[in-house]
Amino acid sequence: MSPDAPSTRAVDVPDGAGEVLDQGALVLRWAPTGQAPVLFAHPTVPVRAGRPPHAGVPVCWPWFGGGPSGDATPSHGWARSATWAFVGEDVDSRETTLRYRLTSQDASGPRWPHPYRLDLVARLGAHLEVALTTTNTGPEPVTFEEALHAYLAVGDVREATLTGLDGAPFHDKVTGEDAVQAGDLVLTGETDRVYRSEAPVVLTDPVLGRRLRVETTGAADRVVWNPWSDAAAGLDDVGDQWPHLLCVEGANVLGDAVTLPPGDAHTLTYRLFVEDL
Ligand SMILES: O=P(O)(O)OC[C@H]1O[C@@H](O)[C@H](O)[C@@H](O)[C@@H]1O
Repeated sequence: MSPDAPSTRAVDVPDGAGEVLDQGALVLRWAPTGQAPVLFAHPTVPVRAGRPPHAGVPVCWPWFGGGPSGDATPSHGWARSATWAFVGEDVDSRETTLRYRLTSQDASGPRWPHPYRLDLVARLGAHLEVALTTTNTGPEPVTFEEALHAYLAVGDVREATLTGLDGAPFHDKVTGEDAVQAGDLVLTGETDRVYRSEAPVVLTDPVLGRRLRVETTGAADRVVWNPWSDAAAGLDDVGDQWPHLLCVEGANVLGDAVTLPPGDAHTLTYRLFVEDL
């Protein structure tokens, strides 16, 4: 392993296989047995130590993008680049469960100087489940944004259809406007939208001949993102691979940021299912 490569844990059970990195508690790869990879990762550019990845299921926390003020750095917070403590694993015949923890003793910043504990539980088998629990371990209420920023692998994003957002209000980060989704969503250019919806979303992928179904609990928003060709050129771990990803994220952002009283906890859970067409 190169010194720049984050440490990794492999999962291989009869129903599925995958790989999780200690850096970011990043579920980098997962697929049910017999399926092509379900999560996008660049075929030749690896995840590098300390660099925010455009692959797998990064954790955005405690802010999203540049945060409420728009100028917070690093983009999407520090949780996706920090090295989490590996707490343990449970293996049974159907799935493997990996547990990670990150606390304010491990990673913090002046922009959000609050005591906290993050617990991430990843279950990999025939389905994928990622659960992120934030606990306020400090004496004051805290407010944070979060997202499980899943990079779904698609045959060609231009051929894919997203169902389940019809009627949902959204903020379009490309145009800066607010609108309401009418019907299914087929992307035709750079897309960066925050939908206020908790409904399941189904991605139909005729090129790979499958449907990916996204369900969440504890998430008020879905973020849908693809940079398209121009913006992808500036991301070296996306580049010309942009047609092969579609981010469908479970999130609590903007007006849906979470406020936790002292001692309270909140869990955001993201579940992914694969069905043949
Ligand atoms: O390049 P980053 O920091 O990983 O962000 C990627 C994208 O992540 C999406 O979730 C945001 O809505 C986009 O605005 C952003 O460009």
